[in-house]
Amino acid sequence: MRFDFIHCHGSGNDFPLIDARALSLSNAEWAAVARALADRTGPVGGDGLLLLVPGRGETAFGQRMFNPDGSEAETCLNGLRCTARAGFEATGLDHALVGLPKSDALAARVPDIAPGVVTIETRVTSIDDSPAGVGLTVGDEPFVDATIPGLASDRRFTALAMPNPHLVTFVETIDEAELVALGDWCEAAPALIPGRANVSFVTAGSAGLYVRTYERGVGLTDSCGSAMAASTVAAARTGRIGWGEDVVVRNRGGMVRARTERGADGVEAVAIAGNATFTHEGIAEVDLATGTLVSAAVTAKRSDEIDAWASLIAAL
Ligand SMILES: N[C@@H](CCC[C@H](N)C(=O)O)C(=O)O
Repeated sequence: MRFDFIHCHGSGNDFPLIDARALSLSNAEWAAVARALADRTGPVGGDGLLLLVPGRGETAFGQRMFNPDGSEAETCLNGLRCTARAGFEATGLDHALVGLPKSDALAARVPDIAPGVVTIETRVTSIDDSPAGVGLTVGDEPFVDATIPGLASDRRFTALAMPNPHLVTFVETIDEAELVALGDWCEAAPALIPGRANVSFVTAGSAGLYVRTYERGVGLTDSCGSAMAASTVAAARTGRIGWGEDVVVRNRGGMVRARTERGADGVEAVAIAGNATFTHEGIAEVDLATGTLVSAAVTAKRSDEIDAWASLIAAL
């Protein structure tokens, strides 16, 4: 089967994005397409596969996201900026409620964070801090800056579902080997967290937050939007930043602007504004029976967007 795709990234977290609104493949087939396209050793590559899908209920359109290992995630917030942009271009909207597998999120086109860098803000409220909601099989009370019994780390974590599962710890300096070891441990789907988790090591300072994430189903990535959202909420919950404060969140791939909210009713929200950069368009053929990538070619390059993003990175 042939697929037109847009290759895009949010803060360097990159994906092939397919407009799947008129396509009906099974979950197993989409998982195979994700493994074939988001293969770093192959000609397309990416941190996962994004699908623009039809909306349901009040949502204008939806997003599905498959990790490179073929697992489907509950959300992907760097991806959502790109999918929302594609949805806006397809529908003529500039803001919308976007459907995700287990939740929805608001997305809106906002002023560019830098000249020529198309910028989208997403806002999510579906934040679950219950251990069960995060997929932990230990504890009844939320883990907020607390050790998690049975975890292969003595550090203090905040556990949040966005609604994909995140374990966030604040550190003085990021030890990548330690992060990878813990990420690998979670990837083995231990009894403590059988659904696995995204693990982030975060530094907090006067310049904002810096987040490094080992993503479930991927490994270390240049950035993870839901991890930046979870880290910002964790920073507010632990008093490292104020609720409602504008915070710059940096990562290896770039940066976003983040803001938490906590209403009088206790409902928490986090908004992330960042780039939705389309780098090139392409066409790929996947043999759905074998899950093999038959061919792939770039059909158009978005040099202006690539250059605009490069200028922002150079100025960071
Ligand atoms: N990079 C994404 C998250 C992608 C899904 C994640 N690997 C998971 O399995 O939960 C983001 O920007 O949020």
